[in-house]
Parts: sequence; C-alpha cells; structure tokens
Amino acid sequence: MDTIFALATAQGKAGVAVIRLSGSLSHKAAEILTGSPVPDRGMVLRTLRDSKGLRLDDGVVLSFRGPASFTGEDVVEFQIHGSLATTEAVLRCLGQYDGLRLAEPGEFTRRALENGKLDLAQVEGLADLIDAETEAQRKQAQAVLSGALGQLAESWRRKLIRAAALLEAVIDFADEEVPTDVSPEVRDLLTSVRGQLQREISGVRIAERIRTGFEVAIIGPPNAGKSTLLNALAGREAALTSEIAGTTRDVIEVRMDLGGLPVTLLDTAGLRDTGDVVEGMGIALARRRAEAADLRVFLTDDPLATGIEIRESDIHVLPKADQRKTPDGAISGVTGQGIDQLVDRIAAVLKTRSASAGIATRERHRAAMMVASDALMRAEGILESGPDLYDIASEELRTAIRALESLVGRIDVENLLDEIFASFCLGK
Ligand SMILES: Nc1nc2c(ncn2[C@@H]2O[C@H](COP(=O)(O)OP(=O)(O)OP(=O)(O)O)[C@@H](O)[C@H]2O)c(=O)[nH]1
Ligand SMILES: [K+]
Ligand SMILES: [Mg+2]
Repeated sequence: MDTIFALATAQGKAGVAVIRLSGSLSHKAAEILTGSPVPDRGMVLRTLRDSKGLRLDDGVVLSFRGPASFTGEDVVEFQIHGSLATTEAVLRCLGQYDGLRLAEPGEFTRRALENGKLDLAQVEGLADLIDAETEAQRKQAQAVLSGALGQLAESWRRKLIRAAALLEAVIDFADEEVPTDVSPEVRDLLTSVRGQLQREISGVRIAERIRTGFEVAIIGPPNAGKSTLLNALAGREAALTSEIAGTTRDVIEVRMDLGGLPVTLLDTAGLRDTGDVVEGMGIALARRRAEAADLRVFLTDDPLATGIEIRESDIHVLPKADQRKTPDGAISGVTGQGIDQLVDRIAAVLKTRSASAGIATRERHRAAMMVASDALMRAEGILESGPDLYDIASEELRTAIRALESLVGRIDVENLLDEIFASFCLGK
C-alpha cells in the first residue's frame, strides 16, 4: 500500500503547520528529508532539506510505529512553520519520493477504519468533532468518537447472540425431549434490547439537530420588527429593515451559537394578504419554513392572525417594547429590551429538547436500529407459536444482529457464526 502524506492542519497562515505521513515508507521519507534516521517513536528537532540539500525549514518530527498510531500504520508528523510557502515546499519535496503520494480526502481515517483503530460510528464521530462549532456539538461528537455507540451495539449484539444460541439449542434437540423451556429467557433478552433500541431511535431526530443545527423562525405581520430583531440577535446587519411593510421577501438565515446549541435563525416575510405577486411568494415561503422550523418566535400582538398553528413550545413576544406603556412580554430590537430574556427562553426550550438525544446521531444509525427493532418484534411474535417456528425466529435474530453490526461497519457473518457456536453450551 502506498505511503500517503498531506497537510493535517488547515490551509493558510499559522504559527505551526502539521504534515502527516502514513505507511511503511514514512520513517524512511523522514530520514531522507532530515538527513539521518528518526527514532521508531518519539520526537526530535531536525532541519528539513530538499534533494539538493537546500534548507526547507527547522521542525519537530514526531514518529509512531504501527499499530500504535492513528492509522495503525507507521506514521510520521512534521511540525513546521505554518506559512503557505513552507508547507508547499515540504509537500512538493515529499511528492518527489517514489512510493509516496498525496492522500485523498479522508484517507488517513479510512486506513484507521480498515486497520480496526476506529469503527464506522467513530469515524462519523470524528467527522462531527472536526465540524463541531458549539459546545453541544463537541460533547455529542466526543461521545460518538469515544465508541459509545459501538459499545452499546455490542451489548445488544451479545444479548441477541445469547438468544439465538438458546433457540439453536432447541432446534438441535428437535427430535428429543427439550430439557428446559428457553422462551422466557429469550423473550426477556429481546424485550430488553428492543426497549433500548426504541429509546435510541427516538433520540436520533434531536441528536441530528444538535449535529446540524436547530431552525428557529421569526414570524409575524409586516413591520413588527422581525428583521430588526434578527439583526439584534445576530449582532450585525444581516437583513434589510425599513418602515415599508413588506421589506423582507426571501428567508434570511443567520447561524449562531445559542447557549452552546447550534441555531439557524430565520427572518421571514411579514404575513398578510397581498396583491403583490413577489411578496406573495415570499409569504408562502415564510409559511413553509415556519411549518418546518423546530421552534417559532411569534413577534406580534395577535399570533392567531398569522394563520400558523401554534405549538406548545413556541414562543410569543410582543413587538416594540419601547413604544408600550406596559412592556411586559414585549421586546425591542431597537433598544435591546427583553432580548437577553428571549435568548434565554429559546435556549431553554432547545436545551430541554436536546436532553432526549441519545448517542445515535444519524439517519443511518436510525435506519439500522429500525431494521433490528422490527426484526426483534417479528421474532417475539413468532416465539409465541412455539418451538416449531424457532428456526424462523432465529433467522429474524440474525437479521437484527447483522443490522447492529452494520452500525459499526462490522458485517462479517462468519464471525457471527463462530460466536454463536462458541456460546453454544448454554452454561451447562
Ligand atoms: N420603536 C421601534 N421601532 C422598531 C422596533 N423594531 C423595528 N422597528 C422599526 O419598525 C420598522 C420595521 O422594522 P423591520 O425590522 O423592517 O420589520 P419587519 O417585521 O422585518 O418588516 P417586514 O420585513 O416588512 O415584514 C423599521 O422602521 C424599524 O426601525 C422596535 O422595537 N421599536
Ligand atoms: K419593514
Ligand atoms: Mg423584515
């Protein structure tokens, strides 16, 4: 397999840049580049030179021997000065060595997966961690990266393998007297796994929101001050405002960190009846986006008049607090009145919802868990019909086990059969 290399830090100007190599030629390449052998593992300060002996940079060389490395292969990292010219020069020089090539996107992680350093869910967790912008995203990604989902799937899998082994034993004794009725234990195992699956399945939607962001739509009649509010929340002039009703037409999106949660705020067209075709298009769009949003902030004296169905967790605030005799429950994007409280309310609603997130974070996870859960439900039904149909129930268990294995990218059926036979003795 080729030895690969790439800039591991972001492109651009920085104090330090890291160039990483992975593969059997890593240490050799470091030796050529620095003029003397580098240790198997450890850290040395060296001068890097090109093929003509001209100095490229001074840098720290970190070395790892596989399998104790990120990719599981031999790995070397150069910490050099983080200028475009320096990193380019070193990358160019590495590209001239036979057997070395520039890594494709994600190729280091791919090798880590292939070498069993990370499971598929951990790879997803790593991708999320690199994308994380808020505290909630960081924590969630860390949980997935730590392998929590893989461990949970493994605990389910063990229980199902135990259940399958119990059924297999009965099937094998088919012509003889079966010593014990295994169905209560099998049923307990299936019910317990299915309950936990259901809990994780129901948490995926929220976990996905934490990953990709909650949508919070600001809605109300024209001139309520929606765009002014958006700008106040964003801390910049993201949307045009004016005293002319019908200023906003397109949906304006602003991403922000609200109490550690990622939120996309939506400013929308003022809702009213209009003869203006383009404004009408804006209003239709506003309604659609408000329907789909996770949370709506009604900025209006009369939420019912918007024609949008109010949900329990929606927030209602009155416009233009500064122009009211009794500003209770009102906000003002102009004076800032009530804005902090509004932010707190939005954050509180989203935090409460976030609490139901589990450790499965993606549609892929949900789909695999659904397959497993459905198969278990069918198996439970089949069990009721007695030992004659245990082979069919056992087949459903295999379907569930395979689905759980796909969660972490391990779908080796041979291995599953080995384990079934290994636990065949039923503790006798
Ligand atoms: N006094 C006062 N004026 C406000 C407040 N918020 C907005 N305005 C003014 O009200 C007018 C309308 O504000 P916008 O933010 O454009 O209102 P909008 O709800 O986005 O209006 P459309 O986009 O047309 O639906 C502007 O002249 C703002 O300066 C407020 O809290 N107090
Ligand atoms: K306006
Ligand atoms: Mg507006």
